[in-house]
Amino acid sequence: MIEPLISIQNLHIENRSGEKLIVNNVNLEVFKGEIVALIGESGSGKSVTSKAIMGLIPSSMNVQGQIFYNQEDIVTMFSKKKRQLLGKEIGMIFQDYRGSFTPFIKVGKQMVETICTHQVIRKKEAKNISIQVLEEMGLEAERVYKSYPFQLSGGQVQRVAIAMALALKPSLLICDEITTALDVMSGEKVLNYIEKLRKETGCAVLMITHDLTKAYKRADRIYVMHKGQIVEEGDPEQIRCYHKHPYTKKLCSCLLSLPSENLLDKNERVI
Ligand SMILES: Nc1ncnc2c1ncn2[C@@H]1O[C@H](COP(=O)(O)OP(=O)(O)OP(=O)(O)O)[C@@H](O)[C@H]1O
Repeated sequence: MIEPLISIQNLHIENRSGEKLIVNNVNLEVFKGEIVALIGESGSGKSVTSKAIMGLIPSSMNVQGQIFYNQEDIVTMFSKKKRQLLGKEIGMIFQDYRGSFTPFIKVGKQMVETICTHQVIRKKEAKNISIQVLEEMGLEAERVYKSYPFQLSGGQVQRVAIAMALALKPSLLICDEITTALDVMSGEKVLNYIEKLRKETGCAVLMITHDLTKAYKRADRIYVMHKGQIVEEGDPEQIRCYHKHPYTKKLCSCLLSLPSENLLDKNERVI
């Protein structure tokens, strides 16, 4: 039997005071090489679920349940081992991308330091990797490398954050609404590159989004989250054509109201 790369089991997150249940009995699996979309409306608990994988739940919240990475429970893992795992093997690109950078250190220096922290590699080689991934993101690599974050636009900083996570070639990449700050073309370019990386390295992707069209086009499987719970799971066709939950029905009615050429069939999925 193939084991999942990441397996969230009975995840339950509430405020320490117990007055607000944020995530309720969530079960979610991602297998090696898969793109899995976690979709749901704003405030449904998608980011909190992904932050639980990264151990980033604020101390004001109580976490119960298990999160297995390669069959090892991350929740109870010692912090030294967890630090080695997170960032390198499990990378996350945050919705709030500006927090990924120190404002007064040049982008290139931050990228090189991040790469050298996680890999035994010379600075010169880390610089070459940084320039290469910045180019892949469609950025003017040399200029961006020498810039401070505040000298770049929001969309450029977002693409640098994506480049930095991808430079480490993680086994699992968590993308939290990563294209929201980007124009359509740049967003497509970034998602195409992530798909290319997935094909080349076999990395798995957990894509958090409220855009069902994107999930439908890109994902192998989709989980639908509603009010802190997973209410539906399946491949894109199952979600679109054979859904059961009223919230999924509402979501799909938006998808179905799009012009038919926007509903890409499997053969037209972007390579
Ligand atoms: N640091 C925090 N402290 C207290 N409550 C929080 C915190 N972060 C999130 N929450 C609460 O947890 C719930 C789920 O938030 P979460 O960010 O996971 O939603 P989401 O589905 O990712 O929404 P969006 O699509 O808008 O990002 C919300 O009610 C939110 O107010």
